[in-house]
Amino acid sequence: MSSYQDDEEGVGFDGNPSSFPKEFGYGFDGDNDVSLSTGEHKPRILLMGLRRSGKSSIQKVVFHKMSPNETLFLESTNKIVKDDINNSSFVQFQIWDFPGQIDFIDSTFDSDTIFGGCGALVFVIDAQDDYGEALNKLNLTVTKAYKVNPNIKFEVFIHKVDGLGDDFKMESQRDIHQRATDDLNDAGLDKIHLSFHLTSIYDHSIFEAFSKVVQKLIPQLPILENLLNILNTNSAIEKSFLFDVVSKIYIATDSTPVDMQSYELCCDMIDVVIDVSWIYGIKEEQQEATAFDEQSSSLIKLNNGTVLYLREVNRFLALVCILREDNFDRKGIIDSNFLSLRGAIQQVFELRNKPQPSSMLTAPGSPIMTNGGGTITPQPLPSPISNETS
Ligand SMILES: Nc1nc2c(ncn2[C@@H]2O[C@H](COP(=O)(O)OP(=O)(O)OP(=O)(O)O)[C@@H](O)[C@H]2O)c(=O)[nH]1
Repeated sequence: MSSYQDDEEGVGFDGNPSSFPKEFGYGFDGDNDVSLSTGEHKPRILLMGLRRSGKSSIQKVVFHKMSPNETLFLESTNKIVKDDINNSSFVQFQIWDFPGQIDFIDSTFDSDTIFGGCGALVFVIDAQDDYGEALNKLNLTVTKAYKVNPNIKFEVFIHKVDGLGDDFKMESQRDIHQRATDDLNDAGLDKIHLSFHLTSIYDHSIFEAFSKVVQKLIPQLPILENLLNILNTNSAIEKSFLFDVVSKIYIATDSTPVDMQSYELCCDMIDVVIDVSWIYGIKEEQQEATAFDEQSSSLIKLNNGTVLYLREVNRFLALVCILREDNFDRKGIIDSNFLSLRGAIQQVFELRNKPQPSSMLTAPGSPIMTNGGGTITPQPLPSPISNETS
């Protein structure tokens, strides 16, 4: 039988500068909105899959800074564990981690409530194990969830691929994709779209995959992507990411393809900035201070002629750009364009406390995002300065 266990205890700050205390300055001002502070109406990402497939590990590594090796000691989950991501992250949502043995036929499993408010369902398949049973469960889960809520985004994590060779990885992905979609087609459910991701907690693939899951739930993604495209064109930047600093998932990037190495470099840069700020940037008397604030910026020159440039956008978000060193000569223009971008992003996520017509409220199933307390209204964009040489 399943039962609910409310707001799981977060992994506390352990003195390690790369882990974050929950009260790291990412909370919300005047959190008087009951629906947000109780978490009951927040959009949900459900983590499901067979026993020991790696669900709790994913949640701990991505959102609680647990090191992958520590997950070896995680105990099996025997209740639905709800985890509120609201006070540690830009994108507010709940993750529900389900026990592997959950039984949909059980009368205590209230599928209307569980799938009703769900934005995305992540189904985890252990690729190191025989996945026949997992595929059956996937089919059962997706069918049931789709009947209750056809708007759910279905994401399949082909997980633990760190133990597999490249050929085997691709072969497993092809096979799982084929069998899962065939099963749905056979059941006449070809309208359901499944997205597949190869993941492992031992590298950045799990953060990348989660970034994509979260992005699909952000209605303003095209606006953000467009803003980053404009920034890149006018500042001769090759790649830019808008990062949620705490989780290191990127909530938007420009429309050029993401290569894993660039993403990893940017993640590492965030770690460096936070660690160095935490060690050297906070004086003892500044008890309330955070290691990431409006003063935060960083520049790293690599020995291959590339520059990584990080700027704070707001207390949740950082912009990290990759560009050629030659193009960094015109830093003034880049900075000026960055300020325009920052202004535009602030406008896109207008203050939550402002009274709004009901049509502007966030759609169900979409995460509510804040810039320190804001929901979203698109605004006209400021014009950037061009970096083209005359
Ligand atoms: N090699 C490898 N092992 C992993 C990975 N992710 C999780 N594991 C291991 O898989 C085991 C099971 O992980 P859990 O997170 O407890 O699995 P779960 O799905 O939450 O299990 P239940 O709570 O029983 O449903 C642990 O020993 C993890 O260390 C991965 O990406 N690669």
